[in-house]
Amino acid sequence: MTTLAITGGQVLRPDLTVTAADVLVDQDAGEIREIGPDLADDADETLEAANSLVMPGFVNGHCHVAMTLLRGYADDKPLEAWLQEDIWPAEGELTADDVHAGAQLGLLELIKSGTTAVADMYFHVPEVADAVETAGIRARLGHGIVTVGKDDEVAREDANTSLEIAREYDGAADGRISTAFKPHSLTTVGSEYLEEFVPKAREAGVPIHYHANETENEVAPIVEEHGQRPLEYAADRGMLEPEDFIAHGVHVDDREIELLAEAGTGVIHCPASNMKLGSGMAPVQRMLDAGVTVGLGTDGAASNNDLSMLDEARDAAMLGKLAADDASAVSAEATVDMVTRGSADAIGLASGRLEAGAPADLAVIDLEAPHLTPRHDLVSHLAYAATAADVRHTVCDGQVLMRDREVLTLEEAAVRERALEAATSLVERVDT
Ligand SMILES: CSC[C@H]1O[C@@H](n2cnc3c(O)ncnc32)[C@H](O)[C@@H]1O
Ligand SMILES: [Zn+2]
Repeated sequence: MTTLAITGGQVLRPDLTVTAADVLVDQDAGEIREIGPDLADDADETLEAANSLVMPGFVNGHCHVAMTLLRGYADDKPLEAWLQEDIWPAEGELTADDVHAGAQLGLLELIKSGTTAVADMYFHVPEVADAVETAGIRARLGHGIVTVGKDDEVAREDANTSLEIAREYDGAADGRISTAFKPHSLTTVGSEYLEEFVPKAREAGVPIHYHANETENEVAPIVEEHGQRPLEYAADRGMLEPEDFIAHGVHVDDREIELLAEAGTGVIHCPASNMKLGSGMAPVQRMLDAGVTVGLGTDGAASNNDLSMLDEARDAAMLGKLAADDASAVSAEATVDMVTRGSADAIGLASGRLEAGAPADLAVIDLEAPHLTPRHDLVSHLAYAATAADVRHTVCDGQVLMRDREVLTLEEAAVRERALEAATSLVERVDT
């Protein structure tokens, strides 16, 4: 057995208590073997964690990693105008190579901010998968389907691509890659395609992931056309199962919250994207109270505009209080739980907790910073004060991806340079 010991740190346990301990990792199995005192002897590799918090790696439950190429490209517009006027025209020019370059940049940013798993919806998924394999992160990938405005043959081809990709890549990268069938949303994919392809996704044994109830403008057409709230409509089409997860869930009513809780379908809350696009405030505390599994996601870098899950955690806690008009809502504990275990459970991964037998996916946070002093409560620091730059080491599947802020799996300067060139050339093509 090849082992990695993370030594001398404070360890965040699944019950959110913190104890001084070492963490011993079985690198061949990619699992945590033991947490306790004095485990460093004879380890093959060591990560130093004095004055640091050892915690589960962050799980980004909803992202479009390659959209880093469009960071800062179009700001200050609501969702529909942003997509239709700026983002979709630019994405129409994206090549497979661009998506690879953008995905590498996004994955670099995720690793540098302590994220060890991501659920991603985009196109050119083989390129995203290749970038994920090299970066060493864990990912649930899928091809996003849009059928509106397409003729039937093209729409069916898009849905088939999503199904084929989900089948082909499930279990890739030694099991680090899993997949899902990913209709973009309930308004951008016609009901006839959902009715035909959702049962096929079930047969393939993959979950279903889609944007839902993000804006008021998305709710109204479904109510008008089908006489149902969006999540009732989704449930009737077999899209609300325990393995499924929706992104956003901002405009959900009591009945829809009940449906989510009964079904066990996860919700990935994306507070920064919701604030920036002016989409609204998700009723996070009400969903938690009802027993819904809630995780956090950044959405893409074009609507956030970064991929830091520590930023997302702080945004979730702050916005959750505003939405509930209650300072005790979305507490530090609830927030840290959402950004680790909640996201992992929602997207169907076993990570998100540090305990023997769990995947060795973890982040080590350097506590020696003015903004993390004093140390009354480290859970509070994670929710309200820590930043991406405080992440010292990142480990996924037992492998060290970042050591003392140096990413070992990607050449940082080369990845940035290539993404810069791809983004510059993309914008030139869109403008001509
Ligand atoms: C078809 S691949 C995914 C598709 O989703 C777009 N997108 C990015 N952010 C959002 C969002 O907040 N709501 C809906 N759609 C979004 C992305 O640009 C791709 O086109
Ligand atoms: Zn999205």
